[in-house]
Amino acid sequence: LDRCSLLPIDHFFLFSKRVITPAGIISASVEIDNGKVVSILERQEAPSKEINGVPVMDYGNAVVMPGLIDAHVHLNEPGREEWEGFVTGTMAAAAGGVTSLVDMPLNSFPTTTSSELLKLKLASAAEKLMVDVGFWGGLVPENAANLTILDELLDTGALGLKSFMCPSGINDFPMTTGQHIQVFFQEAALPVLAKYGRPLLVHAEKEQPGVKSSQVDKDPRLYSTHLESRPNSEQEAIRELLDVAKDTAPGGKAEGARVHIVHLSDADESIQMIKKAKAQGLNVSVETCTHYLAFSSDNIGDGDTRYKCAPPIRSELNRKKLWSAVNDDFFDLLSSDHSPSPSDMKLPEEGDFMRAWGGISSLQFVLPATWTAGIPHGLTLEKLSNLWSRGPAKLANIYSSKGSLEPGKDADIVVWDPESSFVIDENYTIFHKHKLTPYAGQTLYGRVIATIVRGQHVYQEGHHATQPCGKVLLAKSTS
Ligand SMILES: NC(=O)NC(NC(N)=O)C(=O)[O-]
Ligand SMILES: [Zn+2]
Ligand SMILES: [Zn+2]
Repeated sequence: LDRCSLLPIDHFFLFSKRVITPAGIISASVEIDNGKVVSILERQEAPSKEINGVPVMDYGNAVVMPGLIDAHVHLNEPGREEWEGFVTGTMAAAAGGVTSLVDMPLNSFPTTTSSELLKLKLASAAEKLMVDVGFWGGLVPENAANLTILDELLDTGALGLKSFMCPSGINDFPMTTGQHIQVFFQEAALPVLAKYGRPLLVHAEKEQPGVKSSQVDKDPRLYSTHLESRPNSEQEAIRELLDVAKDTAPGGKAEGARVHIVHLSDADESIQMIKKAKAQGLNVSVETCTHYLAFSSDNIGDGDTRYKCAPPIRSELNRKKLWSAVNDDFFDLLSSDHSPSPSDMKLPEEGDFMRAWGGISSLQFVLPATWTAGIPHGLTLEKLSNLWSRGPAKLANIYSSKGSLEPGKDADIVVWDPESSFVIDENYTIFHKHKLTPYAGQTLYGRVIATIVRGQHVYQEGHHATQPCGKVLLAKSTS
């Protein structure tokens, strides 16, 4: 078991002058034993090399923070492991300070839409994971009205269900249409989720009739052609979804279920509607992604399809409004929506936005990219940590064991230096299966020094542990 960690000891202390705890940032030593945080003791200076024979790792002024939890990644295995895969995906996560992932039910083949198919995922993930990985189940027309299938899928350990209100880009994961949403969400999915206390995640975008076809005469190499093909794609979908989410309010028939809007890009009407729903007591939550906070349409060059995703990256003004919303504590969490594909599917030669794969590759960079984009907007380390650890842990219902540094919880930790910068150039190792990413060439602040998963140093200074000892995270059955 020694090969699970680059520091193969069970019991040790970490010291740092900046330990991020729920009670604030303190200078402290964190005692870790048998995979768990045992104690956090405030102290101004590092203790000696050992305390009662237990070694002390002195990380000085580096930040010691809960590991990031990325609740929105497409690892694409089994079936499309040539797009990413458990090995490369979790190695990239470890290198980026991400200690847990939750895998989306699509882009793998088959998709994760039944108990049997979840078991297939679990089998395929075995012995490949460098960090811990949970799984969302898929909610598609085929199972949307089938209480038995949904119940079994959740009972097997899916952390929640995910559906699309527009085409997903993958034929084997069809969208749920108006009828499914109004009838089946209300009659089947939300009540079942309520029973388990788990969330429904929704890609809330609707294609507007006629808009896309009006783009056919425009130059597909211009980013504006893609952007203008989905102008108000989020508002309509969110309005429809929030109507159904009324049942999650106290006393409603889906009380206990949560409706979670993934990857919000629109900072205008969508934010107003979600704020109102939250104020009315609906159990709704929302995430945005690093790329919406880091990039804007103003800076996307012609033919640069690395930036193509849905919903689209919008204007610079919109980006600024997203940061205001972050500062107002509007967002419950951040995610990567890491959705890579083989590089040729991004059509780098043609630069055709309308035909290129929609999805951005980013998992390894979300910590430094969020931090770098956030510095001019006053982002604090505590807020960063809440958005990347506490928020996603609560969504996935794993907050009792992960998502904050507290005695009794898993020792899932990232040690990083927010003041030190690096360039993503040819000397920098990207662990994603495919190296095409819009972060290439950027200078980012926030170098990851070490990543610890359940007390095991799985990554340190460019090196990974030699054995993948990550675990699958299954929701506990209600029975
Ligand atoms: N099939 C996908 O991976 N789609 C993803 N693609 C994006 N975001 O462009 C997503 O999350 O919708
Ligand atoms: Zn999506
Ligand atoms: Zn996604």
